[in-house]
Amino acid sequence: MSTETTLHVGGASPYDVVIGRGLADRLPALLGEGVQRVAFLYAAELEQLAEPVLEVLRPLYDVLALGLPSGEQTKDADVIFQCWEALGEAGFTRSDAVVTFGGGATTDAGGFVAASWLRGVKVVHVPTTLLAMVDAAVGGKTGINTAAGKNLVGAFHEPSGVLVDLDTLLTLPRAELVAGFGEVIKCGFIADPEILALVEADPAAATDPAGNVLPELVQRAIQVKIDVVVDDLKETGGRDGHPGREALNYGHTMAHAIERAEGYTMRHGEAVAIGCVYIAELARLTGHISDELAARHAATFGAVGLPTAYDRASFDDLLAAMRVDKKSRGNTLRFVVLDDIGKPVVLSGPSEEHLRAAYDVMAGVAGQDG
Ligand SMILES: NC(=O)c1ccc[n+]([C@@H]2O[C@H](COP(=O)([O-])OP(=O)(O)OC[C@H]3O[C@@H](n4cnc5c(N)ncnc54)[C@H](O)[C@@H]3O)[C@@H](O)[C@H]2O)c1
Ligand SMILES: O=C(O)C(=O)C[C@@H](O)[C@H](O)[C@H](O)COP(=O)(O)O
Ligand SMILES: [Zn+2]
Repeated sequence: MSTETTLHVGGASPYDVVIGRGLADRLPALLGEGVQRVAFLYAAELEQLAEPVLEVLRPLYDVLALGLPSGEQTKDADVIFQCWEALGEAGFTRSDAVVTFGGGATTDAGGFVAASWLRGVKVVHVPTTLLAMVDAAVGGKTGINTAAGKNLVGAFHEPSGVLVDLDTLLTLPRAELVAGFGEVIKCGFIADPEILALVEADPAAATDPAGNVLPELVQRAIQVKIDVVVDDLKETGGRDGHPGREALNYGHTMAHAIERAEGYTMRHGEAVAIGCVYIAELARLTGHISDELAARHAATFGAVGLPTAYDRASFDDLLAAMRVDKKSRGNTLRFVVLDDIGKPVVLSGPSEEHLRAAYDVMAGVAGQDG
């Protein structure tokens, strides 16, 4: 993809996702008419990277720039409270807007500030990690963590636009870029086999931030997300056996449990890769998918350098954490599994024996037949 591409997100509050390189000057158009003040909520460590965006914003708006803590530390009630206080002091009104700039933790937290201030003000996301580009910035899920678990407080609040500037990936540490592939490959398994083919054909080319495979993968993964959220924005359910938005949660029940067990020090995309390997094994054990498709999960995530095994927390601890997953209903755990590539379905209330056997494979204490 050498030129700019715009993907449109339909629904009740439609918006555009603009993908290209060096796009800062496109921001005012995404903010639209009538905005006077902009709260620029950015990952403080990215001050230099944010400068071209601030240069576009400052002559046009009264800019309140708030540097937030990096990574998962920003998805914290205290940080949100400090943002509310700053917006209050600045007299921020409903005709003003939030711009977020950073990875998924920043778009989640900044998006939640926008969702909650005055019960909702305009927000445009400028994601700067692969993971935030293909997933967190699109679709309107915002949120923070609590002691009980990941993303337990939040709101659905759709952005007015998303600016995906692929040039920002050039400064992204390799491990963060690879983590983004947790969500990209997830999209391949749940909806778009061409993503899997592109990654498997040449993992080095796929993960080159200056190459021409990654832009296609970004576009394809965003399209998977758009197709799902336009049909089921608030995760109330899909049609014809499709789980709806819950499909995007593939691998996440275990992933969030692992992140919590690790004190949120493991990258989300890495946990998603392990979580997808876990759920593929559970799907194999419950007769949903073949041995080959289960093995393909570990092979494809592993091919880009993502982890595919985890044994640092016990099965009992992870099971307890999985119970607070938003897909749970009462005491019944619900998972998204595949019947095949592109055919996600809900698996409700699997036996503890199967849950434990899949854990044993993930932890490396049993082989695939164990
Ligand atoms: N709302 C959603 O739909 C959704 C979807 C997927 C993930 N998420 C959330 O996203 C979060 C993970 O996001 P992430 O993987 O982007 O991690 P992150 O936001 O924690 O960013 C990772 C690190 O990279 C740094 N960074 C960001 N952009 C950079 C750049 N261009 N150059 C150099 N450094 C840069 C960040 O400051 C941070 O230190 C998790 O909290 C996850 O729950 C939300
Ligand atoms: O957008 C969605 O819906 C997703 O589930 C995408 C996930 O990749 C993302 O990590 C999301 O934040 C998880 O949502 P949660 O509802 O399980 O907190
Ligand atoms: Zn995710």
